[in-house]
Parts: sequence; C-alpha cells; structure tokens
Amino acid sequence: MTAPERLVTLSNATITHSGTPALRDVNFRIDRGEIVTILGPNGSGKSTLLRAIIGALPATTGTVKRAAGLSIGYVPQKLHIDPTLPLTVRRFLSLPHRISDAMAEAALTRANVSGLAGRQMTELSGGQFQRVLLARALLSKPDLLILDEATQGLDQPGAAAFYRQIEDVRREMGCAILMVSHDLHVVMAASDRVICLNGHICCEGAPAHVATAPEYRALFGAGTNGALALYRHEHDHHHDDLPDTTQPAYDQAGCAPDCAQSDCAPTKTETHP
Ligand SMILES: Nc1ncnc2c1ncn2[C@@H]1O[C@H](COP(=O)(O)OP(=O)(O)OP(=O)(O)O)[C@@H](O)[C@H]1O
Repeated sequence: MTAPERLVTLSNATITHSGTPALRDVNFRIDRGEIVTILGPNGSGKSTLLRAIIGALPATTGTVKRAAGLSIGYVPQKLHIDPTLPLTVRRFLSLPHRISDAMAEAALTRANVSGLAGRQMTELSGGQFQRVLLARALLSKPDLLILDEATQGLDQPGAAAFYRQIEDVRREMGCAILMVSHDLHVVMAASDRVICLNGHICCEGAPAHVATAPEYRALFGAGTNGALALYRHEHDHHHDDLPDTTQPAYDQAGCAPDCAQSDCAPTKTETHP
C-alpha cells in the first residue's frame, strides 16, 4: 500500500492576530483525496486556520508545511460584485489572469454550469454564483480545494447539490477538499474527517455511521452541538460552552439528550424534553 500524499501539515502551530492567539498548538494534516470539514462556533478560529493553511497568516510558534509546488483553489464565503459593473462570467474567469475559451468552458463544465459564460455575474442565482466561484477555483487545477462556508445562502437542496458536485470534483481531479460548513448533511454525508475548533482542535474523527439511520434526521437543525455529538473522537478535556463529549452524548437512535424533535424516540434513560 502506498503512503498517502501529505499536502499540508501544521505542527504545534499557534496563530495570532495582533498578538492575541486565535489558535493554539494546532496539529493538523490533510492528504490528497481526503474531504475534511472544520466545525466550530463563531470566532473559534476556522477562517484563521484556513488562512494559515493557504499561507496568508504565519505561525507564531510551531510550523506550517505545504507540499512543494502545492496548488490551492479557494472558494470564498461570499464575493461582493458591484451591481452596476457589467461583468460576464467569461470575463470574471479571466480575472486576474487571461484564460482561453476552452479552459473557461472546461472549468464551467466541471462545476456543472456550462453555458453560463455569456451571463452577467450579477444576474446569477446564488447556486449558479457559487458554482462559478468553484469553476474559478478549479482553473488552477488545485491539489487542495478550500471552501469557506461556500453554501451560505443556499437552500438545503441547493447546498446538497453543490456538495455532490464537490465530491465529483474530488473524484475527477483527485484533489483534497477542506471545507468549513455548518450544514450537518454535508458533515455527515460528505466528509472523511471532521475537525472541531474552539481556539484549538477540541476533537476530530470520522463522521458516525448514524448518517444512514432515520433517527439521524431528528438531529438536523441541532446546530454545531448536534454535530459534536455525532462523530467519533478522542476528547480529553472539557469546555463550559460545549457538550462534555467524554460522556455518552447521544442515544442509540442517534439523538442528543437535548433533542427537541417531536418524532425523536430516545432509547436511553437520559432526561429528554
Ligand atoms: N484580522 C484580525 N485581527 C484581529 N483579530 C482577529 C482578526 N481576524 C480574526 N480575529 C479574531 O480571531 C478569532 C478567530 O476568528 P476567526 O475569524 O478565525 O473565527 P471563525 O471561526 O472563522 O468565526 P466565524 O464563524 O464567525 O466566521 C476571533 O476572536 C476574531 O475576533
């Protein structure tokens, strides 16, 4: 068996903003072909971690190592385009570097929005817009594709379709995918690994098999706390603001103790509303 190709490694990395640590002592790796999702509350350091990975923020202590020649594609959370500025999709793809029509069409096809080249950016639907951003990120033939809450503003079917596309991209291009997402569907269905941040890596692991259980639906909408309860991980400390994941956090039906869904049928004896 060949060893996985390591793309990025953070070793005991601390990342600070104006002298204040946003992330402490982070050990992180991502290998070619993996889909890894970062979860965490607001201000927990998700964007800071992404920025350290792409090299926009240095580590104050520890190291950030990228594979030689690593190509990174980035799909931002949102991108404001002046509504008064005429800008076609084709022209947008050529900023800042001019590309051929064939390259533009290939990227749009891969992002499943072929035929949009002549459309104005400001006239695209939310889903089309994100796919055009994806097409642009794919132009550099990335080894690592980073998505920062790329489905924010999309409805659930739109987000699900977008992430199915992401899985196709991984299969076709063989890249790794690193994403920040608050969408439990995505975390459970698409990720090989989930990492929870809160100023440091609290826990990480593979999403639990409960994704296929009907009871899993009872947790949708439970937010990050629900997600935290749903994957296997090692956790050796406690946060006041997070569930104590060293204790049983969900019952056999996959329901968290605080689940308030009417169709939830807990099988444990924990107090349940
Ligand atoms: N440029 C900056 N200067 C100073 N502090 C910053 C800067 N950027 C982020 N921070 C601080 O670093 C911490 C982590 O911020 P970060 O944006 O990484 O969190 P996040 O998990 O991405 O948050 P959100 O979910 O709200 O986008 C926060 O306390 C934030 O206030």
